[in-house]
Amino acid sequence: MASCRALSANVRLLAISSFTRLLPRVPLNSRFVAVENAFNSLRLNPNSGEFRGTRTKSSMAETMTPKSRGKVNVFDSEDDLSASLAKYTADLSNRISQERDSFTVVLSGGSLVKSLRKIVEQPYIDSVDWSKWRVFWVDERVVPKDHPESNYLLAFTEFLSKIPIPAGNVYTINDALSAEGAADDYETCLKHLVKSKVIDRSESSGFPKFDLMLMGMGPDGHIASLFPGHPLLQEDETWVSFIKDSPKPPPERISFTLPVINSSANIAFVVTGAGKATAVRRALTDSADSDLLPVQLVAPEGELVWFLDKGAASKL
Ligand SMILES: O=C1O[C@H](COP(=O)(O)O)[C@@H](O)[C@H](O)[C@H]1O
Repeated sequence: MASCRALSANVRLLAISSFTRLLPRVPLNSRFVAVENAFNSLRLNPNSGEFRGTRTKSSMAETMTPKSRGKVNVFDSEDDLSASLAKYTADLSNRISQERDSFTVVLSGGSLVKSLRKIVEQPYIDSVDWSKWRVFWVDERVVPKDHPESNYLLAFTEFLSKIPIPAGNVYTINDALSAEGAADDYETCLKHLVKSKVIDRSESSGFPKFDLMLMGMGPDGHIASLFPGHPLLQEDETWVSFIKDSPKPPPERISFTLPVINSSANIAFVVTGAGKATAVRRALTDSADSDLLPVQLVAPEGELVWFLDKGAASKL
């Protein structure tokens, strides 16, 4: 088997282990529930695809869209968003940790990581059973682990270094390999962990089924390292693939494929800033476009939840 080494304690920074069918979009229908406890109470009109809302005084709006679109939470401030994300993640962790020996969490890079900051504070830092966490990356840049562009380095600095997670439960790419080799190596590692039942397998798709994916989205609607119009979006067999022509630097990356993402038990999209409002709107409203953004292709087996700030929700 290819290397699947565990992180050695202190040098979590440098050691490490090594680390798809497109689901059709579920058509928009009228079965949605709007929960109005809210700053902006958003309602999706199933015919027009338009959101309509009213303003109230509290700091969050929560809306149920059709299942394929998920539940949408809009926050007054990024601080409120971070607090709610921490509670959501801790609640899920507590529930799953009581049922199973492992809680499998997949991180993206980018702005998501900063939004995780409140889960490393009280009460969660003490209440979460971090020993159950197994951490993976939905995508990684093929750079050394101490490189400023490394998704691992960002997560280590902002999050992993602040929690008492066993070093061996953090699964990063083997940065000594080429992009192709690192993707292969990570997939082999995942297969081993599915076989040993650390990671669930989806009964319907056969792909690994992670408990939680915490993901960001780029202004162009990219998720993980799946970019608009890129052939990697069509990948329907491999679990982890690679690209060498990423439109966003650095060019070489590895990424979970869409079938793996869509087999998840839970996905949380965390999106902030007005620069992403157009992509958010496209993701949450119906579209006649034939060129769907990568984010529009996400339809997990389980639950999809959106954490948006006012800027990201400004075009809904
Ligand atoms: O390059 C990447 O970008 C996306 C989005 O990042 P953000 O900073 O705009 O939130 C990120 O989700 C992905 O993991 C990363 O590799």
